[in-house]
Amino acid sequence: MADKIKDAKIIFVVGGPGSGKGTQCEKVVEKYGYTHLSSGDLLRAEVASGSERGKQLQAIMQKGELVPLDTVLDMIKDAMIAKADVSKGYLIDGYPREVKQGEEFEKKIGAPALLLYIDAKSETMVQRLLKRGQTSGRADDNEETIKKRLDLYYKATEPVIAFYESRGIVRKIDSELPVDEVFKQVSQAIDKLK
Ligand SMILES: Nc1ncnc2c1ncn2[C@H]1C[C@H](O)[C@@H](COP(=O)(O)OP(=O)(O)O)O1
Ligand SMILES: [Mg+2]
Repeated sequence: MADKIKDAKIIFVVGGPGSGKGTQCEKVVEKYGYTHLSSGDLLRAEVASGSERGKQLQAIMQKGELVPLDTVLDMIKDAMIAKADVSKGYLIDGYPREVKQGEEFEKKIGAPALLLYIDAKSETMVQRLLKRGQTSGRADDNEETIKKRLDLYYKATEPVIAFYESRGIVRKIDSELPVDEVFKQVSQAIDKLK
């Protein structure tokens, strides 16, 4: 089953909350025909379904904490298999959130060809999230939860970048710039893959 996706290009998109991961992934989908899988969006869809599992997830996410590893990974894998026939590659957005998640992903799915490190200052991320919160309807886009998400990002996710840096697949993207300038850097990194 997972054979179907084993030859596809996998890109991890890593950055703090509000750094611009979703914004850049949308543009990559348009230009390169990749499939965008946001672990947060997959989880929020489960919450919206009203299932028992969704209710448990909602409680965790509202507190700004990480959802159990196996739950997220199974959802990503199912979504990847569903797109295996049409996808040129995969953008895995918001995962891995911690080193262990990356290791599990590689065991169960495959190795990433590239890690896009979407880098913005903490003040920039807070400002963007507060603004997004005015319209996003996301329960975690409020000042208190944003602080927790940022703390968790620096503690758990930054080590992920160091882990993949040692393999030489990290490309750091300056996401303080306007969206199109950020996308130029992203495009350059993807073009080098071919
Ligand atoms: N380069 C940029 N300049 C200004 N605003 C940006 C930006 N990239 C994204 N944004 C805005 C769009 C959103 O309202 C908010 C968060 O972006 P996002 O793509 O949803 O982030 P993430 O998916 O990393 O949480 O910031
Ligand atoms: Mg996002």
